[in-house]
Amino acid sequence: MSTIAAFYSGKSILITGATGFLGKVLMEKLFRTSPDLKVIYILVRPKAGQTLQQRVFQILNSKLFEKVKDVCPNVHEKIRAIYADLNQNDLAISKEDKQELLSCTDIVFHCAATVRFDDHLRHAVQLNVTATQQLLLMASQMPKLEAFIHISTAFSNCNLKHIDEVIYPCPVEPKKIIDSMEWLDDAIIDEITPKLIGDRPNTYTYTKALGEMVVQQESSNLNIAIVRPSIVGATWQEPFPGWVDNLNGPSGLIIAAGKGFLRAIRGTPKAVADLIPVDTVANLTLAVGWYTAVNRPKSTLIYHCTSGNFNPCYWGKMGFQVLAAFEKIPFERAFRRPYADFTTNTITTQYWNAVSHRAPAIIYDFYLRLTGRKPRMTKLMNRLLRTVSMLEYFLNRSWEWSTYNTEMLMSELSPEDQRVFNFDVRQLNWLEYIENYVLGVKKYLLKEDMAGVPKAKQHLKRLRNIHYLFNTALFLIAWRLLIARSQMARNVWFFIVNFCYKFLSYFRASSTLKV
Ligand SMILES: CCCCCCCCCCCCCCCCCCCCCCCC(=O)SCCNC(=O)CCNC(=O)[C@H](O)C(C)(C)COP(=O)(O)OP(=O)(O)OC[C@H]1O[C@@H](n2cnc3c(N)ncnc32)[C@H](O)[C@@H]1OP(=O)(O)O
Ligand SMILES: NC(=O)C1=CN([C@@H]2O[C@H](COP(=O)(O)OP(=O)(O)OC[C@H]3O[C@@H](n4cnc5c(N)ncnc54)[C@H](OP(=O)(O)O)[C@@H]3O)[C@@H](O)[C@H]2O)C=CC1
Repeated sequence: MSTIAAFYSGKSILITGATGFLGKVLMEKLFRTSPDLKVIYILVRPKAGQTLQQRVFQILNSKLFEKVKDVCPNVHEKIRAIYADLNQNDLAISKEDKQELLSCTDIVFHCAATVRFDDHLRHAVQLNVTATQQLLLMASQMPKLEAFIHISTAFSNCNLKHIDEVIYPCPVEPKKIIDSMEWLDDAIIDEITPKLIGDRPNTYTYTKALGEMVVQQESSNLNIAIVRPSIVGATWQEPFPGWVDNLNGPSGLIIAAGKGFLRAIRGTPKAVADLIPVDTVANLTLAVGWYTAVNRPKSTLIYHCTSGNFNPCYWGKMGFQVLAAFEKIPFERAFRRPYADFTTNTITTQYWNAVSHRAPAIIYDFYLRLTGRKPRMTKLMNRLLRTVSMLEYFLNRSWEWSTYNTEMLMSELSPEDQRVFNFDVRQLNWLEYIENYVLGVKKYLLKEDMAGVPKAKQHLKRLRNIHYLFNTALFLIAWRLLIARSQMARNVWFFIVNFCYKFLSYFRASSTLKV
C-alpha cells in the first residue's frame, strides 16, 4: 500500500486553480489514488457563461477523469466547489464558506495564478502576490492545517543562471508593491514596470518571485513548501500519455508548426529544453504535501521540478523529434508543410519571418480576397509572431537548477511510492514522450480524428508538389528577368544550353553507334 495515498485518505484538501492545467491533473491523481479522501474543496469562479456547478460537471465528465469514476464512483459528492475570485482582495469567499474552510482544511495546494507573460502588473500582482498573501492569512487561521504547498515556477529567478532551492529576494518588498498598486494609476504603473521587473523578461516571472517572498514572510507560523516546475507539458504516463488542454508553453507552438504556420524560430538548438510532464509535477507536489505534513521541516523547503539535470533534451533535438512525429501523425488541413528550423541569428530570423511567415500569409490573404472571402492569415501570423517573440527569451538560454531537496524526497519514498508517485524523469524517453505529446495535441486540442491521417498525408503531398512547382516557377521568372538585364547571365545561359545540346548530341551519337 502506498504511504502517500494512505496519508491523503480521510483528509479535507483545498485546491486553488483546480480548473487549470496542473490543478485538474493534481485533483484527478488524488481521487484515483486516495478515493477515501474526505473532500476536495476547490476555489472556482464562474467563467464563459458557466456556473461553478457546470464547470465542475464538465471537468468530472471529461476524458481526463474517466478512470476516476471506476475507483471513486461518488467523486461528485467528494468535490465541493466554493465561489471565489482571486482578483478581489478578500478572495470573495462567503462568510459561511470561509468558516467551513477554516475549520475543516487539512492540506492546501495553491496552484492558481495568472500565467500570461504580458499581463498588466496590477493584475499579475493581484493574482500572484496579493491573493497568495490572502490565502496564507486564511491558512494561518486553520487549526487543522498540516501543510500548505505553494506552486511557483522554476523561472521565478530566470535572471540568474544557476538557481538553488532557496528564495532569492527582490529589491522592492512585496508589501510595498501591493500597497503601491492600490493608489498608482495604470499609466504610472506602465512606466515603472520595466524598472521593477529589471532583468526578468515579463511580469509573470517577476510576480511569481514576489509571491515566493510573501510565502517566506508568512512561513514562521505555517508548515509550508514550494514546488517550482519548469515548462509544464502534456502528461507522460497518467492517467494516459499525451493529455493536454491548453496552448501554453510548447503546445501552441506544436500546433503552429504542425499546421505549417511557423517554420523557423529564433532559438538556440543547443539550449536545454527544460520541459516537465504535468503528471510528474502532480506526483512531486503530492509527495511534497505528504513529506511536509509528516516531517514538518524546520524551514520552508523548495523543490525544483525540472528535467535538465536528470535527463536533458535540447531545443534542436526536440524540433527534430516533433517534425518526425508530424510525419507519422500529421495535422489536418495544414497551411504549409511542417518544417522546424532553430536559428540563433537575428538577421536570419527576420529573413525567415519575411519570406516564410509573412509573405505566404499575404499571398494567402490575397487569394482569399480574390475569391470573395475575408482575409485573416496576416492578422493570425502577426499574433503568432508576437507570441513567439515572448517565448524567445526561454528558447535562447539554459539554466541550471539544483535539485538536492527533490532528490532527498525521492530517496525518502518507499519503492511503492516511487512507483505510484513517480517523479523520476531519468526514466523518460523523450522520443516517445514527444510523439505522444503531438498525438495528444491532435486529439485533445485540435479534436482531430486519427481516421483522417491518410487524408492529411495526401494533403501534405499535394502541398509538397505545390511547393516544388512554386519554387521552380519562381526560379524561372527570376532567371528570365536576369537574362533580360545582364550580359553575363546571358553568357552563362548560352554556355549551359550549348553544353546540354552537345552532351545530348554525343549521347545520341554513341547510342546509334552501339546499335
Ligand atoms: C521552428 C518552429 C518551432 C516549432 C518547432 C516545433 C516545436 C518544437 C518544440 C516545441 C518548442 C516549444 C517552445 C516552447 C517554448 C515555451 C517557453 C515557455 C517558457 C515558459 C517559462 C515559464 C513557464 C511558466 O511558469 S508559465 C506557463 C507558460 N505560460 C505561457 O505559456 C503563457 C503564454 N501566453 C501568453 O502569455 C499569452 O497568451 C500571449 C501573450 C502569448 C498572447 O496573448 P494575446 O492577448 O495576444 O492573445 P491570447 O488571447 O492569449 O491568444 C491569442 C491567440 O494565440 C493563441 N496562443 C496563446 N498562447 C499561445 C502559445 N503559447 N503558442 C501559440 N499560440 C498561443 C491563442 O489560442 C489565441 O488564438 P486564437 O486563434 O485567436 O484563439
Ligand atoms: N503551465 C506551465 O508551464 C507552468 C505553470 N506553473 C505554475 O503552475 C500553476 C498552475 O499553472 P497552470 O495550471 O498551467 O495554469 P492555468 O492557467 O491552466 O490555470 C490557472 C488557474 O488559476 C485560476 N485562476 C486564475 N485567475 C483566477 C481568479 N481570479 N480567481 C480564481 N481562480 C483563478 C484559473 O481559473 P479559471 O479556470 O477560472 O481561469 C485556473 O484554475 C501556476 O501557479 C503556475 O505559475 C509553473 C511553471 C510552468
